[in-house]
Amino acid sequence: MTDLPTIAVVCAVIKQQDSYFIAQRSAKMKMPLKWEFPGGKVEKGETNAQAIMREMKEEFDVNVEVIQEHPFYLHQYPNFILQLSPMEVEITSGKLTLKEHANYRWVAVKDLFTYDFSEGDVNIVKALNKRDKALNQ
Ligand SMILES: Nc1nc2c([nH]c(=O)n2[C@H]2C[C@H](O)[C@@H](COP(=O)(O)OP(=O)(O)OP(=O)(O)O)O2)c(=O)[nH]1
Repeated sequence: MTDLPTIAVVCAVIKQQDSYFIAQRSAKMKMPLKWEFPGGKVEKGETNAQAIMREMKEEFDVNVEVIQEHPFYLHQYPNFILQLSPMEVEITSGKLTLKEHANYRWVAVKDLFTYDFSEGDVNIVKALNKRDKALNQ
C-alpha cells in the first residue's frame, strides 16, 4: 500500500507523415530536459479532452481535435503516482510555437527509443512501437 497522491495527466500523441511529435521539458520545469508527449495535469471539472485542448493551446499555441482517448498508464515516481492518459490528437489550426518547452521534434517511431523520456512515458513509446509493428506486418 502507498499513500502517495495520484496525479491525472493527459498527453498528446500526434502523428504526421509517420513521425510523432515530442517535446523537451525546459530546464525550469519539473523533470528538466526530459522528452515527453506534451500535456499536463487535468484540472478539476475538466474532461481529459478539454484538458489536452487547453494544454496544447497554452504550451504550443495550437488548437487540437481529439481522435481517440487511450486507457491510462500508471507509473510510480518517488513522490507521486502518475496516471497518464495518452490522447491521440490532430492539430487543426495555429502555428506551432514553443511557449514553455525547450525544444520539439517530429520523430519516426523506431527512433523514439533514442530520446531521454520521462520514466512515465516509456510505456507509451513501447506501445507505439508495438502498434507500428502490427500495422506494418
Ligand atoms: N505533460 C506531461 N507530463 C508528464 C509526462 N510524463 C510524465 O512523467 N509527466 C509528469 C511531469 C509532471 O510531474 C507531471 C505533469 O506536469 P506538467 O508540469 O506537465 O503539467 P502542468 O502544466 O499542468 O503543471 P503545473 O504547471 O501545474 O505544475 O507529469 C508526459 O508525457 N507529459
